[in-house]
Amino acid sequence: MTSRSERLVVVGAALLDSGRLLAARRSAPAGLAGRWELPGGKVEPGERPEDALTRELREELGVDAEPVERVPGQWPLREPYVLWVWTARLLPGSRAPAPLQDHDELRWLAPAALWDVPWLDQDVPAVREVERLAPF
Ligand SMILES: Nc1nc2c([nH]c(=O)n2[C@H]2C[C@H](O)[C@@H](COP(=O)(O)OP(=O)(O)OP(=O)(O)O)O2)c(=O)[nH]1
Repeated sequence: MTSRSERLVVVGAALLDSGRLLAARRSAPAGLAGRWELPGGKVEPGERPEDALTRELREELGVDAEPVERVPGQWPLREPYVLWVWTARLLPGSRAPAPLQDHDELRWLAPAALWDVPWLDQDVPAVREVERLAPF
């Protein structure tokens, strides 16, 4: 992969704990606010996507977490970005997630409740793929 294409990747975490998936409600920008997503963000130049995931979870949620496995697939976002998703878990001793940045509400969803929140349209196929892993 070239460094240019790496810059286009947005990593999203399917953070799993006690059989539930963490969903995060965006607080900004206006076009996305109120819809739910997998926490994460843009991979920085030269950064490994897995490292970006760990960094974003620390910045946005205040947690210590690690990626576990890549969820197969990639999903187009607003041009030119593409969403890659990993399952992730909290490390022992991590704080509980808090909506520190970009989000105003967090919710742990059991598999039966995965569709109780209005996901961003572009996240729906990714969440469907995560659903295939259930029970988590
Ligand atoms: N984190 C995340 N972003 C998503 C998802 N779905 C989706 O369309 N996006 C969009 C929202 C943003 O336009 C972009 C990611 O930007 P971000 O604001 O989370 O990234 P970032 O933390 O690196 O922030 P910045 O550099 O733009 O300040 O991708 C998703 O599931 N997770």
